[in-house]
Amino acid sequence: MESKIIAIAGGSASGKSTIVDYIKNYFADDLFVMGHDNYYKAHNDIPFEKREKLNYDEPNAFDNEMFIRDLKRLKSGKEIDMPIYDYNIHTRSDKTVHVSPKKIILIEGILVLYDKMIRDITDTMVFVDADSDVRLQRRILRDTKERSRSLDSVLTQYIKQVKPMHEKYVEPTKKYADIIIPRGAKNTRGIEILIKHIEDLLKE
Ligand SMILES: Nc1ncnc2c1ncn2[C@@H]1O[C@H](COP(=O)(O)OP(=O)(O)O)[C@@H](O)[C@H]1O
Ligand SMILES: O=c1ccn([C@@H]2O[C@H](COP(=O)(O)O)[C@@H](O)[C@H]2O)c(=O)[nH]1
Repeated sequence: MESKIIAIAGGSASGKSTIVDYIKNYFADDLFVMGHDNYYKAHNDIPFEKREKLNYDEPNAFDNEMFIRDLKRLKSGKEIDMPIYDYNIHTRSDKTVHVSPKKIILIEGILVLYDKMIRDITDTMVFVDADSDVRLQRRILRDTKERSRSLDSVLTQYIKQVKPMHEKYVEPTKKYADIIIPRGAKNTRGIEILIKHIEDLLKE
C-alpha cells in the first residue's frame, strides 16, 4: 500500500487543527494526522528562559530531515515512532507515539508547504485562510488557556515573530495550494469539498 499525502497549511490559529480534527473523526481508521509541529527541533540543551524566546515561525525551526524521512517511511507502508512536541515547555516531550501506515496521511502545520521536498511527495495541498485579526484573537485565547502563556508574551511574540514570519514565509506558500479554504473552520462547504476529495482518493 502506498499512502496518499494531504498537506494542510495556513497561518497560526487559522483553524487547521479544528478542520483536521473534523476530517480525522470522519475517516477514523483510514487516516493518520502527522503534525509538523511534532518535528520542531528539540532544544533540551537550552534553558527554558532562552527556549521561550526562540523563533518558532521560521522554516529553520523545524527538523525537516527527520519529518521527510518519517513521512517517506509511512508513505511506503513502514511504521514510525513519531515525536510529540510540548508547547508549554517549548521542546519535545519525552514521549513518542508508534504509528502504523494508513491509506491517508494528513500533514498539518504553518510551514508544511514551504519545503519543496515536502511538496514533491504530497498529493494534495490545502491552505486554510483566515483574517489576521481573527487569528490573533484566537491565538490569544488559545495560548493563554492551553499553552501556558501570558497575554503580554503572546502579543510580544506575535509582533516580533509570528506576524513578520507569516508575511515572509507562510502567506507566500498559498500559491502552491490546490484548494484554499477561506474563513477557516467556519467554511463548512469548503470542508465538505475536501472530504469528498479524500473519499475519491480512497477509491483510487
Ligand atoms: N470558526 C471558529 N470559530 C471560533 N473559534 C475557532 C474557530 N476555528 C478555530 N477556533 C479556535 O481558535 C483556536 C485556533 O484554532 P486551531 O484550529 O487550533 O488553529 P491552528 O491549528 O490553525 O493553529 C482554537 O482555540 C480553536 O478552538
Ligand atoms: O515552542 C513553541 C513552538 C511553536 N510555537 C508557536 O506555535 C505556532 C504554530 O502552531 P499553530 O497551532 O499553527 O498556531 C507558531 O506560530 C509558533 O509561534 C510556540 O509559541 N512555541
